[in-house]
Amino acid sequence: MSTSETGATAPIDATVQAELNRLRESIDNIDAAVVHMLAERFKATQQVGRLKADHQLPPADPARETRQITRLRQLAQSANLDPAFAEKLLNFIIAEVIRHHERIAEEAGNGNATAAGA
Ligand SMILES: C=C(O[C@@H]1C=C(C(=O)O)C=C[C@H]1O)C(=O)O
Repeated sequence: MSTSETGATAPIDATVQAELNRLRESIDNIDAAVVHMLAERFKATQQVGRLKADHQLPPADPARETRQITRLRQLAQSANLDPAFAEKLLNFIIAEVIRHHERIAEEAGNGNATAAGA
């Protein structure tokens, strides 16, 4: 029976293991940086949300989002990152930000604020 059938792992050559560890350390550092950068981004967007709620501005700004996506796709392309992936990631983050802004608006009593500002 093969290891894939038993679920057991084959022993890894020491050199391969060392290379795997080295690469994983780098991945762990990058993941930590991503978390810290996202935390900073959300701190800034929370402040934007409060500013918008204070001035009765809509939670979402589709024109701004279009400009960001165009810019991020160009950056991705020049960094050899799939632009479609970069766009999906940004859209995912922005959707969460808009949810936060809607909640901030509700809490500020601007109850019916929607993503479109209607
Ligand atoms: C942060 C803002 O609010 C929303 C969230 C955005 C973002 O996360 O980058 C961009 C546009 C808005 O839909 C903003 O208007 O700048």
